[in-house]
Amino acid sequence: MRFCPLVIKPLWARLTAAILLPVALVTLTLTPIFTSHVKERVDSSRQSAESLLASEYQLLLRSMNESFNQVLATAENPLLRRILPRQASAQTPTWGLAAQSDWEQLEALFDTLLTHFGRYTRLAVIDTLGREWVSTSTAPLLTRPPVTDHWTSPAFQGAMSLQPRDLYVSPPHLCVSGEEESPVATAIDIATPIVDDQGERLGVLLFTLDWSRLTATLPHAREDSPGEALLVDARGQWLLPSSDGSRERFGHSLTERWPAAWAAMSIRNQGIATLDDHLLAYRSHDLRTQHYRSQAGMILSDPDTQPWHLGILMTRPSLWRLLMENPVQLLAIALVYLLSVAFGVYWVLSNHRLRELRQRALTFSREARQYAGEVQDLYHYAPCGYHSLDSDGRVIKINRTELDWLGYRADEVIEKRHYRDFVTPETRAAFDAAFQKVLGEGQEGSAECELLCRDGTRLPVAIQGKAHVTEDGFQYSRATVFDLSERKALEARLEKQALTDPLTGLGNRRALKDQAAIEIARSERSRAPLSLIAIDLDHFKCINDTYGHDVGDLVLQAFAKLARQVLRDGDVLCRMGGEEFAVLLPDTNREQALQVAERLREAIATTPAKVGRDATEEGTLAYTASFGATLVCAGEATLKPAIKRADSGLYAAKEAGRNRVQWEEA
Ligand SMILES: Nc1nc2c(ncn2[C@@H]2O[C@H](COP(=O)(O)OP(=O)(O)OP(=O)(O)O)[C@@H](O)[C@H]2O)c(=O)[nH]1
Repeated sequence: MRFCPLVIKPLWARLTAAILLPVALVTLTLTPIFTSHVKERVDSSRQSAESLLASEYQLLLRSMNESFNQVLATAENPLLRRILPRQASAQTPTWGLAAQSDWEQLEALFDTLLTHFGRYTRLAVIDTLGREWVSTSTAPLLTRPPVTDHWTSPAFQGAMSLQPRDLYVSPPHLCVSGEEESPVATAIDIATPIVDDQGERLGVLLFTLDWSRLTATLPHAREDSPGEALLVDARGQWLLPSSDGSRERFGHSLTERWPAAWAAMSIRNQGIATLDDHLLAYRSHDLRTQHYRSQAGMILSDPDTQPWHLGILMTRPSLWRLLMENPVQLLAIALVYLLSVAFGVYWVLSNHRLRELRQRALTFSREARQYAGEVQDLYHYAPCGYHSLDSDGRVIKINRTELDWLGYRADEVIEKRHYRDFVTPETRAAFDAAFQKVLGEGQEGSAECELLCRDGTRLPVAIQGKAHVTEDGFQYSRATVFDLSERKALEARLEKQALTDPLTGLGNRRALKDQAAIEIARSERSRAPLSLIAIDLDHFKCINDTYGHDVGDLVLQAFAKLARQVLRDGDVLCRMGGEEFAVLLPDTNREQALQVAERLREAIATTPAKVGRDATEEGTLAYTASFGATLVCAGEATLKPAIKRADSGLYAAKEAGRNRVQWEEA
C-alpha cells in the first residue's frame, strides 16, 4: 500500500468529504460573485435612497412653500384689508356688515383655494382680538357664525408677533377632520399677519393644511416606490400621518421604537446609515432657517420640534433577498450544489469501487505471482525431468532436475543442444522413434532410454513426450522424464533374489537353468565339453535330527563356502533344494569333471563345518557328500537330461556307500 497522508480510508468519511468539499468549492466560487452582486445592489440602493430622499425633500419643500406663498399672497389681498377694518369696528360679529360683493369675492377666493388645491381644510381670517370673522372649511359642520376665539391659539399668538410676510408654521398636529370614516386628521397651521397699507396690523390669516394630503403626493406613498419615508421632529416624534400600510403612527416616538435609526439621524444633518436590515438616507430640515425658497420673510415655529428629520428607508439588499427575488436563479444554484454533491458522491463511490477492484487485482496478481513461483518451483524441482523440444529436437526448455541429472547448466543446453545428443547410442533409436511419433499424427510418444551424463555415467530414464499443437500446427514437444535407475536397480535386485538361494547365497534351480541355457549355447558354439555334477550331503537328516536345524543350516553354508573356494570362477554352483547342489562346469570333459568332483569330495570330507561349541564339543562337525557326474551331450537343448543322469550317478554313489563320486555315461 502506497503511503498517502491525504487518503481518508472509511467510506463514510470520504462521502462526507465528497459532500462538504463540493459545497465548499461551489460556495467559494459563488460567494465572490454574489458578494459583488450584493454590494452593487447595496450601492444602487444607497443611490436610490439618496435620490429618493432628495426628490422627496424637494417635493415636500415645494408643496409647503407653495402653501406658504399662497398664505402670503392671500394675506395681501385687498379684500381682506377692506373687510377686516369693517369687521373690527363692529363689536359683535356681523356678517351683514361686510359689503356683499367683498364677501362674495372673498368666499369665491377661499372656495377656489379650497377646491383647487384640495390640501386646505380651513381658511380663516382673524382680527387682532383673536376673533375669527371669516372662515371657510372643507368640513361643513360649522355654520357661520359662530365666531371662534383664537386669542390663545399658538398660531394666532405667533402670527401676531410677526412682521408682514413672516409666517407662523405649526408642527403637524391632530385635529378633527369632520369625516365619519376617519374623524381624526393631521394638520398644519400656517398663519401670517394681515397688515393694511399704512402698516397697521389688521388681523391674522390662518390656513390649516391637511398634512396627509400634502404628504400623500410624496414618492414614498406610491405603491411602486422602493423606499419608505420617515419624518420625525426634533424630539423624534413621528410626523407623517398614519396610513393603513405604515407600521408607525403619528406621534410615535422613534427614539423608543428604533433607537438606532434615531441615533443616526439625530447626530448628523445629512447622511446615510446602515441599519440591521435597512439603509436609511436622511437629512434634516429646519423650517425656521430654510425658508429662503419661499417668499416668506421669516418663519416662526415651535422651537422644540425643529428641525425635522426626513429619511428614506430602504430594505438593505442581502444575499438571501437577492436569491429569493429570483426563484429561477435560486433553483439554478440549488441545482449546481446538487450536481456538484452528486458528482462528488458518484466520484467517491466509483473510486471506492475502483479501489476495491484494484485491491482485488493486486491480491490476484500477488496470488498469481505466488502460484507462478510455485509452479516454477514445481517445474524446476520436480522429482522428474521436464523438457521441451522444437521440431528439430533442440532443447528450448528444461528443468533443473534434468539438468542436475545430466550435469549441465541451462545456458549450455537451451537452444544449443539437441536432446538426442544426451541419449546413449544404444538407446537412441528408441528415442528417435518416440520423437517421430510426437511429431507425427499421434502427437504422443514414449521410450525407455539411457541418458549419457557429463561425468560419463548412464542414467536409465523413461521419456513420455507430447506435442503442443495450436491452430498454426506443431509448436513444441513437452516431455516428462522419469529416472529409472532405482527401478532398474530394484528389478535387478529382485531378479537376483529370484535366482539366489537366500541361505547359501548360491544360485537356485532357476539360476542354474538360465545359466545352463547360456553355457549350452556357448558349448554348442565352441564345441567345448560341458559337465554337470550333482551333489548331495550324506545323512543330512541325521545332522538335523541330532544337532538341530540351525546346525544343519550352518553345515549347508559351510559347504557352499568351501565349494566356492574349491571350484573355478567360471563354474556355476547352485543349490537345487534341501541338501542337494549342482555344479555346471563349462569347458570341462569327463576326466576333468571327475577330478573336480573328487577334489570337492575330499575337501568336504576333510573340512568339518564350523557349527559352534554350543552344538559340538569341538565346535565343528564333520560331514560328507556324494557326487554324481555326467557330460551335457551335444544336442541337448536343456539341462534336464544331464540332471537326470547326474542324479542317477548320485544315487549310485549313495548306494555304493556315500562319500564317493560316480560317473554316469550319457
Ligand atoms: N537344516 C536344513 N535341513 C534341510 C534343508 N533342506 C533339507 N533339509 C533336510 O535334509 C534332510 C534330507 O534327508 P534325506 O533326503 O532323507 O537324505 P539324507 O538324510 O541326507 O540321507 P542320504 O541322502 O540318503 O544320505 C531332510 O531331513 C531335510 O529336512 C535346509 O535348508 N536346512
